Amino acid sequence: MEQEHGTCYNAVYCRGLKKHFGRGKNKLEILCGLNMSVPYGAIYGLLGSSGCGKTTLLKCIIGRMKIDGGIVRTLGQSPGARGHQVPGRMVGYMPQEIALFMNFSIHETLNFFGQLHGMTNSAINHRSEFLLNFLNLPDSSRLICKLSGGQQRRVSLAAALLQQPELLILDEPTVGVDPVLREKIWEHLLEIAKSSLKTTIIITTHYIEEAAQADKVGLMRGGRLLAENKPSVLMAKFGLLNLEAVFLHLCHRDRLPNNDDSELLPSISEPYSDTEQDRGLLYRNYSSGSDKIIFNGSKNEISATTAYGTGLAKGHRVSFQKKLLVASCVPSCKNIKAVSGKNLIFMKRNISLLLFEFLVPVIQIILFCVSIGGDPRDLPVSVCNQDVDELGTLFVGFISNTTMHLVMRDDINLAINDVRDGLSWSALHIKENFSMDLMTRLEEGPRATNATIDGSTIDLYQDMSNKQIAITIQAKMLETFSLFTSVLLESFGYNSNLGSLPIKLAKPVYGNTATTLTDFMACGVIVSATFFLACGLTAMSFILERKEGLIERMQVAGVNPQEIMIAHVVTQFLVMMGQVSLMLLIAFVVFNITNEGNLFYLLTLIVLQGLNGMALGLLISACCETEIAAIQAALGIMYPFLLTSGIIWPIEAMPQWMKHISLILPLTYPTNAARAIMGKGWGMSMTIVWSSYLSTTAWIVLMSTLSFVIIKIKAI
Ligand SMILES: Nc1ncnc2c1ncn2[C@@H]1O[C@H](COP(=O)(O)OP(=O)(O)OP(=O)(O)O)[C@@H](O)[C@H]1O
Repeated sequence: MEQEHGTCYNAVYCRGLKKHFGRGKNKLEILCGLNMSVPYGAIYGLLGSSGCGKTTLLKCIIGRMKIDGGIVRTLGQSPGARGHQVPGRMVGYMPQEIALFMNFSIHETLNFFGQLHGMTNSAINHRSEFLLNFLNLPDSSRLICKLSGGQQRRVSLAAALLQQPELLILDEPTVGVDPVLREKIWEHLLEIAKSSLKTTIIITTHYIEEAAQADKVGLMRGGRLLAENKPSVLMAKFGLLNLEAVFLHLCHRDRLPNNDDSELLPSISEPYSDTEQDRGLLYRNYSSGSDKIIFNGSKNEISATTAYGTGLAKGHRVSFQKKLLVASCVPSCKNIKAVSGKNLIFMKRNISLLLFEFLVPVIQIILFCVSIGGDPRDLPVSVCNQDVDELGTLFVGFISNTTMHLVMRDDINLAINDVRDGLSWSALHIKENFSMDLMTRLEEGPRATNATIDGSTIDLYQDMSNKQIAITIQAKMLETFSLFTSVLLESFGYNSNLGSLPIKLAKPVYGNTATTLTDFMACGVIVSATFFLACGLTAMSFILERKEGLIERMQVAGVNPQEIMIAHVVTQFLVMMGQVSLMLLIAFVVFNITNEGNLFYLLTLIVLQGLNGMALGLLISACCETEIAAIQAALGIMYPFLLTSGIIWPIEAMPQWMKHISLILPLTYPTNAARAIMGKGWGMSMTIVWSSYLSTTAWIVLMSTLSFVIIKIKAI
């Protein structure tokens, strides 16, 4: 019953409110069973020294922080309750930090916050003009970053004053403002509270004396209110001339043992003044959406209902609350449009960032195609040709001088020393009787002795520490020998194919003999570049906006994390289409990377990886508080993903248990599918292709859901 009275009379009603940060030894009690009553339509000055918990209290009141005990009712309901527009359109909020988009102009800033609060363009323009004038702000086209700190704070205040919400929360709005303007701001606040008879204002300030103009003040210390009443009543009670003296006196009393000042906190059912009694009975008629104020004189009726929606017939009230509930679950197009517009302005003002977004993947694909997967060239190979006849020289002549660069040595030990000293990759030894033994071997065939076979064999001493180069030299030597024997056999009138291996490499079913490692890796590189760039940009953008208080400010204005994410996807999607198209163009047209498949499948699959990366970026930003932590998390994820998703090496080479892990990672299916599309021309009828779309979608849903749950749990 007491609570019902409390919520009826008071726009904000807190009882036994507790909030702490940290756990165990690090537990820090910030609000310790705080009681507070802010009557409807009042200006409430919340006073207290730095660090006593004012900002924390305000955040609990607007539902931006979860409470650990007690109750809070803001405009009749728990803040953050489903369908309640706190946080949301019922609140105007000026946080302590500047919390503005630095690259926006004043006009764009006010326009953005006006849109979030559902104001029409003409209403925004009209109100902005007044506020700019009143707050002595310069031309509205000036960028926020070009303003002084004081001017930026005044724009922040203007953004909060733009609309006339039910509850206006101003956290130190007059800091750094000159006394004349401070006076004007207070006059304006009094005007808002008096003329409209609907806006409740809570204001924190370090200038205690200015709060003497408030209808009610709460003096806060150590996470509790020491006293709460009209300033004149408090001053009269202690026979002191100003509020500062009252505050000091109360702090002094609070330090005394066994002090009990509970009588200084009036009972919630006690109207806080006779003249304002009617204000306590103000309700809004939400059925018409007209912000019409309904006066209701019957206390009995009020106490039987909540303050919210009292003016509605029961049936209408239920249907309206249902509508609000549905609206709170469905992302609002208006919010998405406003936040997307904000993102577009941000991009327009950050051309260097936009260029970075386009250039990084382009540079990555160019560097990859230029540096990875091609055949090594100009490899120094030491050759010791001791053959007394000409076949040894003939063989040497067939060796490719593009791949190898030959260094002739007279002694095989010198050639091997070259390899030891790192001067050559291999040493080739053609023995003294090579020509003669080779001829004997050809003539005697199966009857050739081991000595003949050994004499006609060319020895290759290799540096196997670099496997890739060693394999290239081996392959080139085998190729050279095959060419050499076929020419030799032909010159003796034999069938030139007689010397070939009895395995024929027939026409490949997919790909061709010219297919390189570049073709193998290109799909993985494109997929991973898109994924990680989107991940990094999303994580950074959310963390920076959160750090600057921008996300909080948007959320207090009623934008939910889903809407912020959708708006981010909408704007980044355009950039991503450009990035991916440019990467594919460079890979296919400039570097001739093989693509046998449908370009549409490839494009959609890769763009989907961008969305997948954004979901991971959102998850990282939900888990990490700072950019450093996010960078560490992203790097910690990136390398394992690159190594285990089959981007660099086929997953078939992994042990079975690792293969199972690899297959559930977000990039494995898409990389294999992109490879199948590009290399084999496969389409949706093939399992690997459709299942990669399915796996990506599942990852996007999983990571986004997890992020939203974490955001909710942390109540950030
Ligand atoms: N997220 C947080 N994690 C840990 N401690 C916090 C957090 N937010 C605030 N605090 C701590 O809680 C205490 C109260 O902070 P709060 O910002 O509410 O004080 P305040 O009265 O508004 O002070 P000021 O006027 O200087 O802003 C401070 O000691 C602050 O360091």
